[in-house]
Formats: sequence, C-alpha cells, structure tokens
Amino acid sequence: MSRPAPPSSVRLRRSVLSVPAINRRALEKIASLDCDAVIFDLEDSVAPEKKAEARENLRTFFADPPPAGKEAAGKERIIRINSLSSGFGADDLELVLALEPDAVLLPKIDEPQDVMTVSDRLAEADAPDSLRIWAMIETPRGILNAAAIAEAGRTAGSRLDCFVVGLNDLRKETGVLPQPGRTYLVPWLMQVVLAVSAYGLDAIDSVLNDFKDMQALDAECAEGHAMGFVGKMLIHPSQIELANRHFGPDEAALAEAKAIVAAFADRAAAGLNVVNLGGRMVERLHLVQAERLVHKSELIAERSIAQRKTVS
Ligand SMILES: CC(C)(COP(=O)(O)OP(=O)(O)OC[C@H]1O[C@@H](n2cnc3c(N)ncnc32)[C@H](O)[C@@H]1OP(=O)(O)O)[C@@H](O)C(=O)NCCC(=O)NCCSC(=O)C[C@H](O)C(=O)O
Ligand SMILES: [Mg+2]
Repeated sequence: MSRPAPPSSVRLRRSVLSVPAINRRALEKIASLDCDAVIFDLEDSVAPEKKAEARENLRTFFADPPPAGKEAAGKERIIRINSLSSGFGADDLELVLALEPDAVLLPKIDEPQDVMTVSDRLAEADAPDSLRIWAMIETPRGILNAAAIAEAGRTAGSRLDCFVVGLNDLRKETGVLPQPGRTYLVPWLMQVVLAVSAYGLDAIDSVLNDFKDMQALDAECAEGHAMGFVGKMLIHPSQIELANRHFGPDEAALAEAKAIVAAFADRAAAGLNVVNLGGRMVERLHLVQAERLVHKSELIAERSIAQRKTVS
C-alpha cells in the first residue's frame, strides 16, 4: 500500500500556543505573537461554570476582522473542545461548526471511534473539508491505540490530521513522575511518532508546565525535534521563540538541503538515484526530505513577513 501524501506537510506547526478561551486579554494578544498555530482552549483551562462565557469570547473573537479573528498572519486556528461525554462537548462542537476554524482538537482520545464519531458529525453538518480533526493522545488507551487511531485518518471522509501529546493527563493516569529527559515516557512518545509516520499525520510534543524555565524548554524542544515531532504545544508567549528555533531548519541544515536539491537538479544527476555530495552518499529519498525542508523555510519567511505586517 502506498503511503498517502502527508496532509499537513505544507503547514508550519513549530509553535502551537494554547490560549484559554476564557482569557480575553490573552485572546487579544494573539495577533502580536509569532506562533504558527493557536489552540483556543475550551477544555481544561476553563472552569465548568465559565464554559458558556468562553464560547461567547470565541464567537466575538472569530467575528472580528483580520488580523484578530479570521486570519492572524496565517496562523492555524484550532479549537479544543471538551469530550462529547462531558456534557459540554456537544455545544462546543456546534460552536466549531459555526466558526469553522482550521481544526477541532479532541481531548483524551482512546480509540478510533472517538475520532470517527466527530468526523461523521462534521460530514453530516456539511462542514467544509478544510475543517480538520486533531487528536490529543494523553490517555493510556490512547497511547496503546495510537496506530489504530492514526489509521482512522485513512478512512474515507476522515479529517484526522495531527496528534498532540498530553503528558499532564498521561502522568496523572500512569503515575510516571516529571523528570528531566522524560526517561520513562520516551517509549510512549516514540510510539506516537511512529504511528503518525506510518499514516502521514503530524505529531506535536507536549507542553512544558514550568514556563519560566527556559533551560528546560531548550532541552525539551531539542529532544522533541530529535524524536521526530514537528512542533511543541506551548502555554505561554515566552516559549514561542525557542520552539520556533528548534523546530525550524537551522542554517546548516538548510544549506545542506539546498545543496542536495542542487545536486539532483544538475544534469549530471539525470537518471541517477544516488549521487556523491562532497564524499557522502545522497539518495533520492534525501531529496524528498531536502525539498520539504526548503519548502518549510520558505513558509517561515512568508509567515514572518505576514506577522511583521500584522504588528506594524
Ligand atoms: C500559565 C498562565 C496561567 C500564566 O499566566 P500569567 O500569570 O498571566 O502570565 P504572565 O503574567 O507571565 O503573562 C504575561 C503576558 O502574556 C499573556 N499571556 C500569558 N499566557 C498567554 C497565552 N497562553 N496566550 C496568550 N497570551 C498569554 C498575559 O495575558 C500577559 O499579557 P499582558 O497583560 O499584556 O502582560 C497562562 O500563561 C496560561 O493560562 N497559559 C495557558 C494555559 C492553557 O491553555 N492550559 C491548557 C493547555 S495545557 C494542556 O493542554 C495540557 C494537556 O492537556 C495535558 O494533558 O498535558
Ligand atoms: Mg490533557
């Protein structure tokens, strides 16, 4: 079976900032922030008695003209709803249908059916295809079923696009303690990366709660990038810059990618699957990675221009 084209390969998701939908001041700040994506949170950061008010805040926010609501410099907009079994999820999902963000983020996904139920509801409501589904993988069953859940992304009509790991819930459920290096969590994190890689989705690494500890964030972003995550979920604006740096291509990686693209574009490489690049074997599979990296750097440049226009 051929691997589907990654649906998200053209999206920048280095820094994915969670903004409590109840916090109007934080909502106002979004346009000035250089994150790639925003998760408007209706779930854990909003108290039960404030859910309705939080939904109203989002209605107002999305009704605003750009750059505040609709387009904020090309940032991807995701609304995290409460689970459908919580008593709040159905109203949240109606809001999503009304606002048509780029994606709806489903919390505490245990199995493929959790995704398909929402996918079916969106189809029934004739939601645009551009409205994707993201899934929080943050329960023991979610980790165990990560591959099956990712496979649901291949089901006809499925809108599944991206996983976000939630280590707060996972630690709560399993008793694994927060530790530098996340030693005992690494096998589970890699299971998520493997699952998304098999089915052409993206995976976003978990939040770091200690938002003042830049050293810890630096280490965790480097680790997440090395593991294969495309970005990090964040809770505070001060975390954006480090995430953008780690999950964007650095200068050396970009120079190498451009050299690979140039090597294969050379007429001498016509019909070759392997070339010698300064004493190193480079294959066409590296060309695909290189082209993605170059494309990503172009998207980053476009986003920076759009962001500068927004704040000036
Ligand atoms: C963690 C916070 C409660 C800290 O807030 P605060 O004390 O207000 O921080 P600061 O005074 O340092 O804020 C400085 C300014 O920045 C704005 N701000 C702060 N956070 C955000 C934000 N997330 N988005 C936008 N703007 C933000 C403040 O308004 C200040 O602005 P100004 O007044 O102009 O100076 C707070 O950061 C926060 O609430 N963060 C998000 C929490 C959240 O979304 N939680 C849910 C996601 S975590 C998760 O999902 C876990 C997962 O499910 C799992 O299981 O692991
Ligand atoms: Mg959680």
